[in-house]
Amino acid sequence: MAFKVTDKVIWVGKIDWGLRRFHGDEYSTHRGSSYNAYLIRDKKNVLIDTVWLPFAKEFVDELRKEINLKDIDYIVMNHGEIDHSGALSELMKHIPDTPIYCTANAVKSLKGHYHQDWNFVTVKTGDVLDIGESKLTFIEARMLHWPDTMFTYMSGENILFSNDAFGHHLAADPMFNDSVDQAELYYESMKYYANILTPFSYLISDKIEEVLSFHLPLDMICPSHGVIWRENPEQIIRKYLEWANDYQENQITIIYDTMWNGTRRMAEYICKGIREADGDVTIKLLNVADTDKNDLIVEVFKSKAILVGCPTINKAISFATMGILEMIRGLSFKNKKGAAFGTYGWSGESPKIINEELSKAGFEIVSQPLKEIWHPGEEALNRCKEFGRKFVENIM
Ligand SMILES: Cc1cc2nc3c(=O)[nH]c(=O)nc-3n(C[C@H](O)[C@H](O)[C@H](O)COP(=O)(O)O)c2cc1C
Repeated sequence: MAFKVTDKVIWVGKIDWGLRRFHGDEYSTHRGSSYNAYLIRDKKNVLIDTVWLPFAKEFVDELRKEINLKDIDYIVMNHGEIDHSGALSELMKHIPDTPIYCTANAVKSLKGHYHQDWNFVTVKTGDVLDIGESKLTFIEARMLHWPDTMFTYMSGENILFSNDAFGHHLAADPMFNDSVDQAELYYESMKYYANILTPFSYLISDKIEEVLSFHLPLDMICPSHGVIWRENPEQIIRKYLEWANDYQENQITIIYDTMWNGTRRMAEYICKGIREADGDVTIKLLNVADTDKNDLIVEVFKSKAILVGCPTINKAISFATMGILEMIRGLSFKNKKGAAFGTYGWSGESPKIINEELSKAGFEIVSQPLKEIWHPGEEALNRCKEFGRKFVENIM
């Protein structure tokens, strides 16, 4: 499948409708994804990126229907990750001398994966490739999200090929932002940002300001996953600026695990206390073992504060609780507050461990941990309510 993006640009990627897990099991893709590659036909013909390795042969076969491979003058690799470079080895068997334009770091990542000495042409920010009526300008985007990443801007058509930035895991047909469900698109874009780009938020505002400082007219953003932003492409740039700036909504998320429902009861009464103290705040109460971890990360991303609860298990905390705390730590959220709670039988280490993990993740701990023995009775539940009320005061 291929489709026309503009008179000069053809989408030649792969829609992966069936994908449900990405990066191993690190990222859930409830709505599938796409690997977007683009063929530019000007005086020179340019291929921007390829697709994921399992689709390499299919990609080359389909590309052949659009162009004699020997007529591809240049390949641009915006990023060396396997979902975009996976078909390169298959393609280069047919056109081994074709120059590959990429950053110096992408030479390292491409050699690191494929161990081939292809005809690399390294580019830096501001370098220009003349392809006829249009020009391609390269903009390095280090750590968005690998050291090798860059954007490619095409003049004339006014398209920013942004690779993973502004992308989302969403299979769609047609693949344009104005033809998909807007709530799904917003959610998947935020999920991508929260789960992949949050650690690099400190770079994103500056990079966007740098791109805007070139004063390039922008008609479309063509990312490497999901739909093309052709209607009001600035909307996703504005969202990125918001998300990069320690984003939070008026939300508190309570994440808990339980074996016999004691910690769930604590969580529910903490929730009541929060509601009594604040009538407006959005509260989400989520069982960590039953909730998709990447969806949970979206809720943490939106929250100004979180509470994490878990019973003590073998002087420690549950696998699911430790897992989400480790993910939260890796994502380096900023300007968020937290506290811990949980039930126990005899030694009761869990809330202390949770607090330590939240501190390591950069959360400000605003309450002493709350622990209750065995299944909480009325008095214990009242303490939980009070804990919720106080938590609201403490995060003010
Ligand atoms: C396998 C297992 C291991 C446990 N290990 C500990 C422990 O090391 N220290 C402790 O204080 N309680 C321990 N407990 C007791 C639980 O913390 C207690 O039953 C708690 O009330 C369970 O909370 P829940 O109802 O939220 O599942 C353990 C319970 C189980 C089932």
